Amino acid sequence: MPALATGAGHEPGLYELLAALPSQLQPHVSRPEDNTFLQDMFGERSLHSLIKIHEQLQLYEESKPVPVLDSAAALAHELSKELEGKSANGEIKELLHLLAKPHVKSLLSVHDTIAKKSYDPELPPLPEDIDADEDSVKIIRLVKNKEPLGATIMRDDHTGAILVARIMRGGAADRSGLIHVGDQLKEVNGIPVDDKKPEEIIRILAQSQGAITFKLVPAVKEEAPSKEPKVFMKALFDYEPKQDKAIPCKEAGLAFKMGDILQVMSQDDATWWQAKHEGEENPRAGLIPSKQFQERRFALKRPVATLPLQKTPSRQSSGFRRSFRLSRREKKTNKTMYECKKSEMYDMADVPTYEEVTQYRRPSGAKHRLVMLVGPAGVGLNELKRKLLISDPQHFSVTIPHTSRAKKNQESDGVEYHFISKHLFDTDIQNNKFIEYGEFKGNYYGTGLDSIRSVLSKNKVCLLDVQPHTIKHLRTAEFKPFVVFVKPPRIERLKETRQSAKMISGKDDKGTAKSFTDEDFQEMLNTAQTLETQHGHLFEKVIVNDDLSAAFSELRLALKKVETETHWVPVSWTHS
Ligand SMILES: Nc1ncnc2c1ncn2[C@@H]1O[C@H](COP(=O)(O)OP(=O)(O)OP(=O)(O)O)[C@@H](O)[C@H]1O
Repeated sequence: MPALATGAGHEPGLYELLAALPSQLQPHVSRPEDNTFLQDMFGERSLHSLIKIHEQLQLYEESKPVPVLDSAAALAHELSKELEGKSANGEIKELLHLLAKPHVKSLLSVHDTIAKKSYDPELPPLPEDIDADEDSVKIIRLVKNKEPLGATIMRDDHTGAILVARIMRGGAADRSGLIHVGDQLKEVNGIPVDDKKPEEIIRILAQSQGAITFKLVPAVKEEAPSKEPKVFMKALFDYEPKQDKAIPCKEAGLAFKMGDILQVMSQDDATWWQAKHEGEENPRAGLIPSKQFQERRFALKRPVATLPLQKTPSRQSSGFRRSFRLSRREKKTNKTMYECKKSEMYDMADVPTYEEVTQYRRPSGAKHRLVMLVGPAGVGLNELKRKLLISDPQHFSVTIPHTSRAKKNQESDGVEYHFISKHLFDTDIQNNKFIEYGEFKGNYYGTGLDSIRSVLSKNKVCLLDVQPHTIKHLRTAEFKPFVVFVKPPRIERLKETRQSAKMISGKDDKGTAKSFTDEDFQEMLNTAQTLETQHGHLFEKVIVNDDLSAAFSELRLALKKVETETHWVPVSWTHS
C-alpha cells in the first residue's frame, strides 16, 4: 500500500489515517460493493468518535495526569448543601440541577474510585455474634459477581448435614482457596441452612448479590493445593449437560462435541470429572461424566445404532465396501469380487467415551502416518486415491495385495499381486498377517500388514482404502493412521454430480460398469450414516465428495497438514 500522504514533518494520527484510508484503498478494490462497504465502515460516526477518544486518552497518558482530589463526590455534595441556602440566581439553579443529576453523581463517584485506586470491593464488618466456643467454625466472605460460585453441595445421608460436595477447578470458590470439599455449611448470609434442602440453599445463593457470608465447619482434612493437571482427552461422543438427568448441577456441566480436546482437571470423583476445553482462557472447569460412568450408561442404554449390523444382503450392494481395493493398476475388475471374511459386527468393548491424547508432530525424515480412506462403496475413494497417486507418484503409494490364485501370463509377482500358495495364505491368516482377506472362486485375496510396512519403509505415504472395522486394528504407534471419512453429499447433489459416473459392479467377474440408480444413491447415503454413527469417533477428517476437484484439494491439504503440523494423537502412540 502506498504511504499515506500527510503534511511534511507531521506524524499522522489514527484519526487522519482513518479519514485517508478509503481513498488510499480505492485502487486496490475492484468490486463497487466492496468499495461502498469500506466507505461505510470507515465513515461510521461511532468509529470516528472512538478514535477521537482514543487519541485524547493517549494525550492524557503522555501528560501523566494525577487527580487533584479524590473526594469530588463529597465536595459536590457539600457545595450543593451550601448553595441550597443561598438566594438562587439562574446559574446557581443550573449548577444545583446539574449536581443533582444521577449521571453526574455516578461520574464523580467513578472519578473518586479511580483517583483512590480502590478497586477492591468493600466488605461489611464481621458479625459480632460469633460463638467463641465454636473454634472450628470458619466465616468466609466471597464477593459474587456474575460468575457462578463453582461449588456444589449435598446433604449427608447419615448426619443430614449440608456438605460441600465438589469444588470446580479454577472457579470462584477454588480461586479463593477458602472453601474445601467436605466443609459443612452452617449458614449463608446469616440464614441457618441445617433445615434447608440443597435446592433452597442454591436459591438463596442465586439471589444473593455482592458479598456472601458463609459459616462453615471445615472438613477434617483440607485438600492439598494441586498443580494444574495436564491430562488431555479427546471426546468420542457429544455431551450436553442440559439434557443429562444424572448430572448433579446442570449449570456446572461442560458441553462438548465429539472430537473436542478436553483438559481434564480432576478425576477425583469416580462419576464426575472436571474439565475445560483445551486452550480455553477461563480457568474454570465444568463437570463431565467420567469414563467409567459413561461406559456404564452406554452399556445400559445401548442405542439401536450400535447394535450389530444386519448381515450383508445377498444382492451385491453398493453399501458396505467389501473389496480390498485391488485396483492400484486401473484394474477395477477385481474390486468387489469377494466377500470379506472379517466380522462387521460392532465391537461392544469399544465404547466411545474418551481417549487420552497428546500432541504429535512428525519429525522430519520419520516414517509417514498411514492414511486410511473409508466411506460407503461408490462414494469415490478410488477416484480420490487415483488423483493423489497421479498428482505425486513419488510421494503417494498403495499396497500390493496377496492372492493364492495362479499368476496369469501378463502378470508379474509383486506388481499386480504377491502370488503365494494357498497353504502359505492359510498360515498367514492364522498368524494375523492380513488386515482383510477374502475368498473368491476358491482363491484367497487379501491385504497384508507387511505390504503397508513395505510402502512406509520407502518413505512414502501409504493410501489404504479398507473397511472401517479394520481401523481399530491399525491404530498402533507403528502406523499412527490418519483416518479420512469420505462422505456423499445430499441426495440432490449426489444425483447431479454422478450423472455420467459409472459404478463398477463386482457382481460378475468382468466388473462391468453400470450407471448409479436412485436405490444405489439412497443406499450410499444410508451406509454413510451408519458408518458415521458407528465409527465416527475414529475419523480425523470428514470430506464431503460433492465436487470432485474440491474434495481432492481438501484431501490434499489435509494430508499436507498431517505431514507438517502438530496433531492430537493417542498418548500410547508416542510411548513406544
Ligand atoms: N465427486 C464426484 N463427482 C462425480 N463423479 C464422481 C465423484 N466421485 C466419484 N465419482 C465417480 O463415481 C464412480 C465411483 O467412484 P469410485 O470407484 O472412486 O468409488 P469407490 O468409493 O472406490 O467405490 P467402490 O467401492 O464401489 O469401488 C466413478 O465412476 C467415479 O468416477
